[in-house]
Amino acid sequence: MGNILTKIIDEKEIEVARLKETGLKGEALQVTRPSLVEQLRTAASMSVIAEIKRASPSKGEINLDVNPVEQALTYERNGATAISVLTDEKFFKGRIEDLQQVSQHVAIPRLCKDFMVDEIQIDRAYESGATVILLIVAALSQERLQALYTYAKQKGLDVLTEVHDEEELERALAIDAEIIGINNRNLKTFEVDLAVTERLASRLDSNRHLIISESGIKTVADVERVKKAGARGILVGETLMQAADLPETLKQFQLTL
Ligand SMILES: O=C(O)c1ccccc1NCC(=O)[C@H](O)[C@H](O)COP(=O)(O)O
Repeated sequence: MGNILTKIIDEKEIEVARLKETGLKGEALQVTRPSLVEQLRTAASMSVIAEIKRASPSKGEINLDVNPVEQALTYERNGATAISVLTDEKFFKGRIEDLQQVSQHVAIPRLCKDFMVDEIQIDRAYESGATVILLIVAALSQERLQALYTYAKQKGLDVLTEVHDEEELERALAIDAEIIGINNRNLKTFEVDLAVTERLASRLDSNRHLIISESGIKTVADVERVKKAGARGILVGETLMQAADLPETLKQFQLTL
């Protein structure tokens, strides 16, 4: 595991211990819970999973003053398929309350974008209105990956299983992951290369697996490139958080498939 990911996961173990001590509310938000899988399978255009991202380890501050609900509503009104909410506080300056608020205002799927190592985080994501969780293959043993995947599916959540190389892709296929996120960002070096999507997607059957290209998407040409590689969706943070004309950028990214 790379440096920053190791640091983040160490921090998550502490967070999980704290969560277990304080416990959860025990009641889930009463919100609609649409299926991301269904939306991805039936979409005629590139699905955009639009992210609420205040800051990141690689970029520092991105948009600290964002109002998550306003941002999510702008995403939804301009055709985003789903909203990704970064809920990690220490490294991304997010918060679980962002997800709770966004979930109460938008009807499209919500991804709880965090570093899951324990079932209690999945329970908290569900209570907070998430319909999708992220599992990062590089952060989990195969046994934990399988256990968390099964647990989330049993709760009715969709799972975005994230990979960055061939070995991780094999591990995602071994758990029969349906939505595969190919992260173009190397979490050890922060280098971003869309060729990662091209390389890994070429090993997948894009009719069977729902491929999402994650990170570093800045232009329509980038979207064209990952679409050609077989992606049905893109996960975009920084570009949308800093767009001069957000509605226009978002619409331009929804290329016909
Ligand atoms: O973005 C980072 O610096 C980062 C560092 C360590 C672990 C994860 C990280 N990012 C999480 C993501 O997956 C991205 O937020 C997401 O793919 C959107 O990326 P971008 O469009 O490049 O903001």
